[in-house]
Amino acid sequence: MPSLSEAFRAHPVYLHHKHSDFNSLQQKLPDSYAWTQPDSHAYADANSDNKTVPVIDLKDPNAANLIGHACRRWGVFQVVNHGVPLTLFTDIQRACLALFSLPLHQKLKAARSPDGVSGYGRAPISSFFPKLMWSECFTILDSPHHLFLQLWPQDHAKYSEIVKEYEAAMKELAAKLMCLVFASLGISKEDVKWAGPRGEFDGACAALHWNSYPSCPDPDRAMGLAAHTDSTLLTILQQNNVSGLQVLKEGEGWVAVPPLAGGLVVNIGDLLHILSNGLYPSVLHRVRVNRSWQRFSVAYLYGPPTNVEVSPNEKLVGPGRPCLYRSVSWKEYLGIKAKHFNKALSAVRISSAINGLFDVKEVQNDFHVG
Ligand SMILES: O=C(O)CCC(=O)C(=O)O
Ligand SMILES: [Fe+2]
Repeated sequence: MPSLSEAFRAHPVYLHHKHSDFNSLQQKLPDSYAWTQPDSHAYADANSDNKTVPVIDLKDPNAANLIGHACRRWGVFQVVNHGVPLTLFTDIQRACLALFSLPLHQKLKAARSPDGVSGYGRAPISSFFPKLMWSECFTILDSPHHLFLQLWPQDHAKYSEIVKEYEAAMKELAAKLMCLVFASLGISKEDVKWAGPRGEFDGACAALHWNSYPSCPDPDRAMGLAAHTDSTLLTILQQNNVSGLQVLKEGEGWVAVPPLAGGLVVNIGDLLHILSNGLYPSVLHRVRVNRSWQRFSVAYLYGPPTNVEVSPNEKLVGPGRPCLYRSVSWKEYLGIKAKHFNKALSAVRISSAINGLFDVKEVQNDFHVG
């Protein structure tokens, strides 16, 4: 089976933008970062329950049903009582702060090459947009050892250990979430071969994005991370106490996902949307920035073994519900995503009778280039 980094490398998205030192851009937003924004999707008024991203207690005996409800209506939810030790959150946030606080020339020692997949650089989705995003991203696939050695010649082992522990905890949590998601769909572990006999999902692949969104002199015209869906089964996100993440809720507009102490954000990705035969939306999300605070987030991007074919589960296909997608492996889908970006799901769709899928074309136009 190709590793996830081999799968990514097979479909490089070339990033030729120069790196920026955000410390030197604190006076005025350069034109290359200015997005004009007739915000066609209104902001939802946050004072109502149906406009608040659900928070689910994983110890609740009813968790699978609650997750099913949240996935159907939102494609995103937050979890508490998830069993991940909170010291890991502190450790990974400290590591983010340490990395992004390094001088630019030091960070560039671990730069992602234009056709590469691991290391420091701009958000990997940058190549799809003509304007620059107000963020930095450090991508980890495989072991970060050689990158950390460049960044922290003395302390690299300490940071590698944090990543190892964080990834192990996320892998375990992701398997637990997958079992709950399957239960919510009426699918059993036996229906999905790679789940393994105890639902341990051992062959899963994953990547980490460490994201930094520096404070910004003109936040209304800047974009931290443009609207996108993840190509994953699901993504587990840990954010510091600075808000900025927003999700698009059908019929409501952009809704903030506020930081929740000790909580984790879980969003459905394109592959789970396919597996659920369109029942669970792959949620569009973006990140806005602010004038005063730096935001950090760590996204665990989780998917199947790269060569396993993902297709709508047969229990979710029937007379009233045609099969909406052809089967696709994560490796192949990464290639489709690299080519079609937010239209990748349409590229594997075999039926147009779909409910609950946002019109991504409309969203891409949300921020016109000024
Ligand atoms: O920073 C965030 O909240 C979102 C990050 C994200 O969407 C990603 O890394 O794919
Ligand atoms: Fe994302």
